[in-house]
Formats: sequence, structure tokens, C-alpha cells
Amino acid sequence: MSLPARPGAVPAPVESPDGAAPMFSIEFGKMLCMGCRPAGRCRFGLVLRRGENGAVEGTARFSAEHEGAGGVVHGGSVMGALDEACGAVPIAAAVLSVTAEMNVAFRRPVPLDRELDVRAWPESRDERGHWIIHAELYLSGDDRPLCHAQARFVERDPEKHYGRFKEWLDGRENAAG
Ligand SMILES: CC(C)(COP(=O)(O)OP(=O)(O)OC[C@H]1O[C@@H](n2cnc3c(N)ncnc32)[C@H](O)[C@@H]1OP(=O)(O)O)[C@@H](O)C(=O)NCCC(=O)NCCSC(=O)Cc1ccccc1
Repeated sequence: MSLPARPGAVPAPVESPDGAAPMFSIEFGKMLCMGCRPAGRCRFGLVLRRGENGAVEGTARFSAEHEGAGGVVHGGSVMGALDEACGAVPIAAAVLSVTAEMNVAFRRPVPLDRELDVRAWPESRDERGHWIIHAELYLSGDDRPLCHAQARFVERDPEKHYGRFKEWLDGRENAAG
């Protein structure tokens, strides 16, 4: 697998236009989505660290707000946690990438309020910056995955990506306006 040209380098956070908190920072140890920042913790209870060979690993714990029914976590929340774990793999290599596709096998129901093990690892990265990444969730102490994700992530320059997004959205709203 070829890795990004600048492993270990940490790009500066992208400042928001009004000078408020950074829009995005890809420092692995400080990774937290904007939606989780006010609470200061990942809503999926994810705590990740670097593993070997570009992998990340750690734990997750879903609280009652993620219940679908019967003490089982909603599939969308499971996918959110797997997406986050996959996204952490390029971030551990100091690049932002976004999810282009994700396929999830829900093998067993995921329980609420239990410590879960999480593992995500890169299968490949091509010269266009497309990554194939896998992630799994396990009940702690069990080696059969509860669910497995295979995802394609695409590297983006954060400033250009979010700038282009804003221009596109503003353009649509102005045209409708
Ligand atoms: C980047 C790519 C996947 C591929 O794009 P490309 O290589 O350029 O391929 P293509 O040219 O086929 O484009 C297809 C269409 O897309 C349009 N377009 C492209 N860029 C922009 C733009 N900036 N703004 C607006 N539109 C844009 C483009 O014009 C085209 O439109 P068209 O068909 O001509 O009318 C793009 O489809 C995309 O941004 N998808 C949404 C991804 C996403 O939001 N993922 C979830 C969040 S990340 C996450 O949760 C994981 C995470 C966790 C933890 C930590 C970190 C991460």
C-alpha cells in the first residue's frame, strides 16, 4: 500500500470565515466532529488510538439516544460509528478524506451500554488518493465481528472542499431565491 506523501505532518486547522472556531482540524489526537464538540466527546463514545500498519483501534459505547428498539442500536448510528472509525484512518496519516461509498454487513445486533471494540484499517490507497478502508465492531472479548464496513474514501483539501461546498450551496439558494 502506498501511503500519503507526508505521513505524520499535521496541516493547520481550516479557519472558519468569521474567525470563530476552526472548521476542521485533522490532528488525530484531537479529532472530534463539529457536532460533538459542544459536548466534548464523541456521541458514539468512540475513543481511538493509532494501531499498527496504518490501522486505528479503540472502543465505542452507544447510549440510550441510539436505541432503535429492544436494546439494540439503530443501524444508522452503527454506520455513523463505522464511518467515523474509517475516517480516522486517513486522519492518522494526516490527510482529510471524505466517504464516497460505504457497504455495511450487520452480522449481529449491536447492544446499547456495552463496551465495544473498534478496529479500522486501510486495504489500499491509489495515486488519486482513493482509499479502501475496513472497519469492524466487536463485543469486548469476542473475536466475531458484530458488523463490518468496507468503504471508499477520497482525499480532499479541506479548504477547497468546504469552500466549493459553500459556493455550490449558495449558488443553488441564490438561483432559487
Ligand atoms: C469527493 C466526492 C466523494 C467525489 O468527488 P469527485 O472526485 O469530484 O467526483 P465527481 O466529479 O464524480 O463528483 C460527484 C459530484 O459531487 C460534486 N462535488 C464534488 N465535490 C463537491 C463539493 N466540495 N461541494 C459540492 N459538490 C461537490 C461534483 O461537482 C459532482 O457533481 P455532479 O455530478 O457533476 O453534479 C464527492 O462526491 C463528495 O464530496 N461527496 C460527498 C462526501 C461526503 O460528504 N461524505 C460524508 C462526510 S465525510 C465523513 O463523514 C467521514 C469522515 C469521518 C471522520 C473524519 C473525516 C471524515
